[in-house]
Amino acid sequence: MLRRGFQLVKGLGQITGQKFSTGRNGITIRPLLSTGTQWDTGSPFQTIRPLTMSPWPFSTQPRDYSLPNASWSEEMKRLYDHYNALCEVEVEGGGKRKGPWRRLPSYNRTIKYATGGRCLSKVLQAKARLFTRNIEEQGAGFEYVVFSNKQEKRCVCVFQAGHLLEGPPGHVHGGAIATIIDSVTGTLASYLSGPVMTANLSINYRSPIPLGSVVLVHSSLERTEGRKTFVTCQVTSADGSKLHTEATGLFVSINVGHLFGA
Ligand SMILES: CCCCCCCCCCCCCC(=O)SCCNC(=O)CCNC(=O)[C@H](O)C(C)(C)COP(=O)(O)OP(=O)(O)OC[C@H]1O[C@@H](n2cnc3c(N)ncnc32)[C@H](O)[C@@H]1OP(=O)(O)O
Repeated sequence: MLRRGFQLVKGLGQITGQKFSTGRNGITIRPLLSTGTQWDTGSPFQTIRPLTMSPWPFSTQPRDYSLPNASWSEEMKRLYDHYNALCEVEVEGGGKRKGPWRRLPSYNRTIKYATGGRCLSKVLQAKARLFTRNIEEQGAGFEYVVFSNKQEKRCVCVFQAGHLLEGPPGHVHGGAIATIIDSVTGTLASYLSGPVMTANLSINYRSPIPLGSVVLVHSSLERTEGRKTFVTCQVTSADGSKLHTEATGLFVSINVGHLFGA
């Protein structure tokens, strides 16, 4: 049991790239949590360092779900290529340097253990997956890639909604739209402010999203106030001519201890 505890702590350390220790009364968790996104926070409220280690605690190479796969439509690939090209800019005399945009890698597992300081059951440990990345069939659920622009404090997600996300006939379920909005706004908030949790999400659905279509999910920082990060979000058609959904989100910065019942 004790060994399992140490493995958990070691695993978390590998995920976060920071040190964990076990105290007399259980696990002492000092740093903040990271789950896949490299936080390089300029926030005055966080002290987290940029991650330098793989977010994957297992020996095999994880699949990066933000990379193109066979299910991506031509439109999805075109938009991916468009934003990916902005991640590098050409310099005079040849060569390239980093551009203002960055593609955020995305994995289907976060950590193997859950809240309350207790380990999950073995079944859950083995099977727990990030909600949006847990459908094995490519193209069936959420196909998306997030690009962030730190200077402009915003990000854009290219999202293709698969057949399992149907709500009204032939259109995307409102809960699935809320999910992708939560993911994109949450990613932006954590990218800018470090680990956060969604405190409030307010959504206005303006026009239905056809199933299988590709839309853009834009999210921008509105303001920060202490531990609170306020963001806005718009879901538009790929060419920007149609507004599908608008949202605002409030994210509250947390210490990893919050997730572990500390
Ligand atoms: C972990 C993240 C991983 C990210 C990985 C990226 C990839 C995945 C991305 C996926 C992303 C998916 C993400 C998800 O799905 S996260 C899952 C969904 N969210 C939750 O389960 C959160 C549940 N709630 C809580 O845990 C706590 O309530 C939190 C942590 C939010 C605050 O509890 P805490 O005890 O810490 O703080 P506090 O209560 O002192 O409040 C602090 C301040 O905030 C203000 N306030 C609080 N709530 C509200 C509210 N509803 N409206 C307006 N204001 C509110 C409050 O007045 C105060 O303001 P002020 O008095 O200081 O001015």
